[in-house]
Amino acid sequence: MSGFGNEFASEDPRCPGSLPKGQNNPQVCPYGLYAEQLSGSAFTCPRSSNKRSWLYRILPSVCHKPLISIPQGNLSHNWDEVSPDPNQMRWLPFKFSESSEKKVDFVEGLNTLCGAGDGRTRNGIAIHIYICNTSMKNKSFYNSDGDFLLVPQKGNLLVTTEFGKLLVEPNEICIIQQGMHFSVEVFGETRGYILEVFGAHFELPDLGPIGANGLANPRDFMVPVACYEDQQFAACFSVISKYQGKLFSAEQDFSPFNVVAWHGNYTPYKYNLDNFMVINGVAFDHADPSIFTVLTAKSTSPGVAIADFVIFPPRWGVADHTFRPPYYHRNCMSEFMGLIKGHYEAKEENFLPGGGSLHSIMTPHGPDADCFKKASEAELKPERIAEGMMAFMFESSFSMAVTKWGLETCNCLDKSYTKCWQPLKSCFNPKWKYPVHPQNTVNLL
Ligand SMILES: O=C(O)Cc1cc(O)ccc1O
Ligand SMILES: [Fe+2]
Repeated sequence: MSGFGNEFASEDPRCPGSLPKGQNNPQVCPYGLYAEQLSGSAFTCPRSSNKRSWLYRILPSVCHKPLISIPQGNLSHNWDEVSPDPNQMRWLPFKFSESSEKKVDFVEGLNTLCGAGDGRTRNGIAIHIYICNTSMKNKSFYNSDGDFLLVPQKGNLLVTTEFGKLLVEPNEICIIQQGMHFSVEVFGETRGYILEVFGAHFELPDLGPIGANGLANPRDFMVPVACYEDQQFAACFSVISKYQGKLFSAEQDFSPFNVVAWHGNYTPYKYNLDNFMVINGVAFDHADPSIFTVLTAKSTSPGVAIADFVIFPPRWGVADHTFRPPYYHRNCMSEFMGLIKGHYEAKEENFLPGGGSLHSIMTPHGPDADCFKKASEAELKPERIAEGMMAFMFESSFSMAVTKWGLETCNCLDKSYTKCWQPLKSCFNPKWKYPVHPQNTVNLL
């Protein structure tokens, strides 16, 4: 089904009439199902932000054995593992496991790179890298701490959820919100990025003067349809919860994907980044990257995001008398960037698909020396920017800490990163003669 945040309704076609009509809690549900509400907002939230879905299932989720603490690998919400480091950071592509013999599934393959805040106080963010090569078997996962925005970079994900199935390919994103059970099937070496937010859900940004259409259009968001499995497993089914940054597992003797029908506005969804309607300058100057915001998780401070998901899609560059690549800057927000495919305009070298960079709060950054020279001398004709490329940014108002995994264990921090700015030399010439550009001459004289 399509649409962002709609009131959806879905019945598995094998059970027509399974969705109760006219009420949520009939004395007896059709087909002998159990009614269960999943709340994604406080009961009392204003209508515009109120989120819940009603699930009609073979057994209610509560029929599980106790949740028991399990090892959590490289997943961490401890932001004090290593001392703060404000330097510009770049990671070469995060490595796949050296032996393909070693089977790692999506949950075992979660590695926390950086973050801030926490799930307990319901305010914060974490960035994880998932690296896996095998499917979750008789295993589901739900995040009690926050919402996951998955950005696959390599390998398709077949995501089974309580609401139905989503096939998510690189260049698509998938949002699994707090509390939703899911299981990930993979088809070989698989890698991607996760933006986790605690305490807010992703929304489409307001469009202001852009008008009613543009950027990510609501109709392009896809929601699964009900699809139940009624398996009784000889072996147990493990239901894993991430709770306060730790993993817990509970055994149960039925599949959690036992929802025959559901309705509501709190669902998982996916979006293909090629559908993004790009808006950009058509006269002069470089617009801020907020014009490329796909989704935002708002903080309570107006205009300030816990985290924005921003992309740098293929587009035309036409700006006159303009330095077209990203400008040099220092930002009161943290910028984590990743690359799905192609190469990014401001960085010729070593910012590669499957790698990343972090420019922390107030840490200066911008085009490398090569890019600066080329763009300063370029003939400014209309040109395609980022053809075949898809880069993205998780931009957050939180000051993030990098984990021990990010700094050491992952073993792909590029120690030479800051060298890319070293060749920049002063071009200052106090005897400069006009004209620079006709427009500047007029302004300056
Ligand atoms: O740092 C970056 O590469 C991201 C970025 C891109 C851009 O076009 C303007 C500002 C900005 O932070
Ligand atoms: Fe930046």
